[in-house]
Amino acid sequence: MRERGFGVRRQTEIYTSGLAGRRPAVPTDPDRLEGAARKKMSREAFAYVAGGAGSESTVRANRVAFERWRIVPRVLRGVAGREVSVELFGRRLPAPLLLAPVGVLEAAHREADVAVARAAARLGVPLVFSSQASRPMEECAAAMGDAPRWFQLYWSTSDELVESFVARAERCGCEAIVLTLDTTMLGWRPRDLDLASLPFLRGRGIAQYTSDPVFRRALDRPLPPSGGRPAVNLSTLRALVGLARRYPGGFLENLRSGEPLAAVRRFIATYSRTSLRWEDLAFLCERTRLPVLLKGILHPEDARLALEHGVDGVIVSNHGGRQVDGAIAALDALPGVVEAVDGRVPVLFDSGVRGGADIFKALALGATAVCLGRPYVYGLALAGEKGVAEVVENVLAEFDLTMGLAGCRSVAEISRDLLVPAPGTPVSSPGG
Ligand SMILES: Cc1cc2nc3c(=O)[nH]c(=O)nc-3n(C[C@H](O)[C@H](O)[C@H](O)COP(=O)(O)O)c2cc1C
Ligand SMILES: O=C(O)C(=O)c1ccccc1
Repeated sequence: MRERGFGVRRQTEIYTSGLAGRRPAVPTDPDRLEGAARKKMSREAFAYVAGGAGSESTVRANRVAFERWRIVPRVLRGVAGREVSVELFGRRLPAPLLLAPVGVLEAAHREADVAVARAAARLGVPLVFSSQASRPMEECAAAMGDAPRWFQLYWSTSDELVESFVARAERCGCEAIVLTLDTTMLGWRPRDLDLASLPFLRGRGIAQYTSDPVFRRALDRPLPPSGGRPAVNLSTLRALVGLARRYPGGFLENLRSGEPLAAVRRFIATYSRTSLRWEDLAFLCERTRLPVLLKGILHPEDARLALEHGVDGVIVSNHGGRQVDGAIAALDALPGVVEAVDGRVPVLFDSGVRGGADIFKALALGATAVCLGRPYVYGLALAGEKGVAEVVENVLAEFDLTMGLAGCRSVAEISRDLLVPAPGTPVSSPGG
């Protein structure tokens, strides 16, 4: 049974499924979901997805921050006929949920981004295409009909490449550009370092680049002598050859240049501009008619600067604890950013969302919508498109139930007074 045209499994349907004896493709509990994916994935792939920066204290903090808030449900408020849809940038979405941009999805499943695109389109939940995708955005867009999608940009050292990515995103029907600012350099990630296994070094997350005409033209030119020296050594070369043997189809397909190592080198030399400053944002805003959101905002002052520079939204995120070990939990940063933004643009949130109650808490603290990250990647690893769809349906079903059981008939009724700090755990109000 589907309600209002989207695939949220409501309670009635869950009972029906149970009675029909249909077994779910993925565990419902987020910890068991992660555990099952760990068993299914290669050691390297799981380390890459699950891992975080340094001691992973921020990965843990993201979850602890949710635990420190408790919901105070209201009763007798007539919660039949609930409405979980929201409007964002002029588009009605089935729920305040998007799928976060996640790179190198090939590490989880052969069909990678295309399987996620199909699942997202089936549910009408927007997918944010990653700059580090394993499949070109054109292929994903073609699998989505007119379902909503956005594009996430890493600002390259090449302005020409930035322009090309943005133009392609527009042609692919993307409805917003998300500029990720917390990953100008890849974080210090011990799990990947110990396994010497950064997947993108092996040509697995550079399809957006190798499918780009500007990038491919650059492949014919020599790399600049300084700054362009790639961190590719003998062991990377060995890994490349090994990978090409193991996955001849997928790997070579991704590197249509026929020069895999050259493509990886060029990617490393061009993917990120560490010198980027606030003044540079005008270049991007002038080149697109799409709304521009900044991802990785944690400090209220940066939220104020974002508004000053004319952006259309911010995403409060610490990249799932993958970048700065010891960084503030994203949920703890949310109230300060919400206060600074003061309703002028949407404030999205990610990092630590694992279930529907988490969405409720983030919204009660002022988020407009949230992005789901690792859980859908685990669904992908376990059961491809079906796994992604089930994970998202579960999260949305729990959100709908939480909302109704807390006494809210619509997302607009989710308010700050429905949350209290858990007793005995003081809640800081960082920067606010
Ligand atoms: C394996 C992996 C790859 C990611 N790749 C990207 C990326 O290419 N671009 C980006 O903006 N964020 C990327 N992120 C960050 C996510 O968009 C999101 O901020 C993060 O997953 C949220 O944390 P959570 O998954 O713990 O909830 C990645 C995250 C993971 C786990
Ligand atoms: O791993 C990541 O989190 C990520 O965002 C990324 C950035 C550059 C290359 C590959 C992945």
